[in-house]
Amino acid sequence: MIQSTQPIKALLKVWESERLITPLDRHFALEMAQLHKIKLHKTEHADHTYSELFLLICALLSRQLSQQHTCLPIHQIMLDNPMQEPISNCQILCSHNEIIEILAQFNAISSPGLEQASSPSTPIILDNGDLYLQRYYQFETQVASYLTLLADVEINEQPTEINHTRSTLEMLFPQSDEMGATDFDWQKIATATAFTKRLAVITGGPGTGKTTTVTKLLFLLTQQAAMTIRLVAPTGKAAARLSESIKASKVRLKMELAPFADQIDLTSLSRVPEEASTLHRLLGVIPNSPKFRHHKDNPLRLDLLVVDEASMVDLPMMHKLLSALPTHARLILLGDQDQLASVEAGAVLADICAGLKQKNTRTNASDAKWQMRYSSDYAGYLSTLSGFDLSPFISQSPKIGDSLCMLMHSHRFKGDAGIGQLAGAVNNSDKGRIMQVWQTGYDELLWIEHLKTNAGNSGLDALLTQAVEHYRRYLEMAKDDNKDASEIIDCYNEFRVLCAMRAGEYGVDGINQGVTAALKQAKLISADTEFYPGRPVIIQSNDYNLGLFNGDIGLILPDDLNTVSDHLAQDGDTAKHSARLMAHFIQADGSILKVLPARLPSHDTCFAMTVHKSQGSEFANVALVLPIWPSPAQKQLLTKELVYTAITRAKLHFTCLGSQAVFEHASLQATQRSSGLARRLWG
Ligand SMILES: Nc1ncnc2c1ncn2[C@@H]1O[C@H](COP(=O)(O)OP(=O)(O)OP(=O)(O)O)[C@@H](O)[C@H]1O
Repeated sequence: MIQSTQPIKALLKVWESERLITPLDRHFALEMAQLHKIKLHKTEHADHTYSELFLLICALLSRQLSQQHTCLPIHQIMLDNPMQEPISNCQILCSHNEIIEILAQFNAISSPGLEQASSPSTPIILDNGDLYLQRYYQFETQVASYLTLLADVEINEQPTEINHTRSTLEMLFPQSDEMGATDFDWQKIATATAFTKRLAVITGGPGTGKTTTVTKLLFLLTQQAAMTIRLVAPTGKAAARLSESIKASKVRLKMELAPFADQIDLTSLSRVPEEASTLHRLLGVIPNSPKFRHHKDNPLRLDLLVVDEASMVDLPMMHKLLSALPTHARLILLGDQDQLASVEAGAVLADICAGLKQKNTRTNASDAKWQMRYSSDYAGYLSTLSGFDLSPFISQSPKIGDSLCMLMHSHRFKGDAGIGQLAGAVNNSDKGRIMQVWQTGYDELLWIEHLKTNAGNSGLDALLTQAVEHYRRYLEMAKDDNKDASEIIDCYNEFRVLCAMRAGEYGVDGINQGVTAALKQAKLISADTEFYPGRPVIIQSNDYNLGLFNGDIGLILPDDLNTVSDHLAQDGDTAKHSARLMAHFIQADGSILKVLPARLPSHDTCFAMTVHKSQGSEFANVALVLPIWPSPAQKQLLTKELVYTAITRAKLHFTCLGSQAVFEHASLQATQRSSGLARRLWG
């Protein structure tokens, strides 16, 4: 059944030392094998082989979760070898069907729907050829059923109200001169969708008008009835950006609607909320507990919830959120399905959108197109409301299709702008187009090649010079006691170095050291002390008492001693010594949170940060650093979603330090997250 150079127990140790699995994966497997006796089967010899298989399966399942997959598809371990690495020294020799049969016999594994002695409370579940840990199986199946239930509910109006909604939509979305007779205004259709469904998922790349659309929708809804609306995002930074965008969008809407002031009640615009909070704050963090105050038995008190940057929400968090939603509430998910998936397990937004992906039948490649899929009844209703004939998009698909809307036209990146062109080419994994875009010589794009010689890397030197020039202005402002902290932070946020990797010379650690040394040499910082004016810090763990969360970024800046609050200054000598300097963090509501540096939870310098941590943020100028010679493990992490996310963080200018081979490799490799959610939603 298994061909292996040594017993699996010993092999797991080898894999751990080779970093193919983590110590946790190996311990989990050993623990499981000890806790769950393998069901005796036929002969002594078979028993031994079965325990070997069980050990192996448990280690691989745990490894899947540490790599952010939700499950372990059995067919994946039936290939050449379970690790798909040339050094793994182990092969499963039986067929796919045989192994499914064998797994079904283990006491610790059960299949839903199969009647057997072991209840579905077994620690491992085998479903449709995929193995799950019980907890993740529950998360996935419950998220699927919550979403399906929400998508099923249509909020139908009386015929008289339909006419009113239709005419308000026409005022909100007047036909633009640029639109041809056969064009669709997907923002208008998305608004009509979210107006008539309990669940709406509005996706699109940067600047496609997600916030504009949701602001118009909230205006439409607040005209009808008073409702409690909450806006949230997964991180503080993303929540602050959502607040800003909604505010700006309301100002634009007020101007756009001014000509209709006699037909429409503009005062309800003030009822559209502007303040956004984090998901954690909404759900109510309980210090030192993984549980939240709000859950199924203590639901949130709201009528409508808008979740921005939904691609960052992982499966367990989505489960917590959906469980806490009151039964009558509407849910709107906003996000970019092409961005990096969540840091933890799952790719919920991508799975929700998966059914709209049309494979390119000519190339069968990943340059997939998206196509809306409506049920016949709903397409008719939506056509009446929006005024667009949606019959070309009718399809025999599950109800979830009715809740989805994709915005594909970016109003931020004009069609011929370099950043938009590069982002599109990378997103489509279009190798030829990527080369063409780089060779066009757009003003907004700069390529720096790694040129490593014995004397150093001149490419890296060029990047560090760019970093010094960009950071110069805010660092000079930081030395001025009279400058406003928000102004300095805004200036710091105009540029950021993003790294694909954490460790190594070209990872966050190495680049932060390089930038710090270069800034010191340019006499912009005096990094002799740990905390110096202008040092940017990124928080690495949550501190609920201080209100600081993993990923929050602040600046160490001089502070007026009088403003240091007593409870912060009582920490003895260390605190007093550094009281002139405080870490300043902009909060979601625009206020500044000040914390004594000595009180900061674990943190790092943040001249450079990972692309992952940059999700939900935007900078005028971005420089991406790719590794020069990535290891096989690093190569797996270099994906088109990572490069696309980095490019789309830039508003004005994008630089890449890399080599053509590595950029191409990353742009052609799509993230694969094993999950059964798309199948459960779309069948
Ligand atoms: N239909 C439209 N016509 C013209 N400009 C538009 C339209 N929709 C949005 N815009 C403009 O495009 C810009 C981006 O819009 P918006 O912030 O709504 O996009 P977004 O998808 O939320 O962006 P992001 O994902 O970056 O947050 C804004 O300046 C907005 O005024």
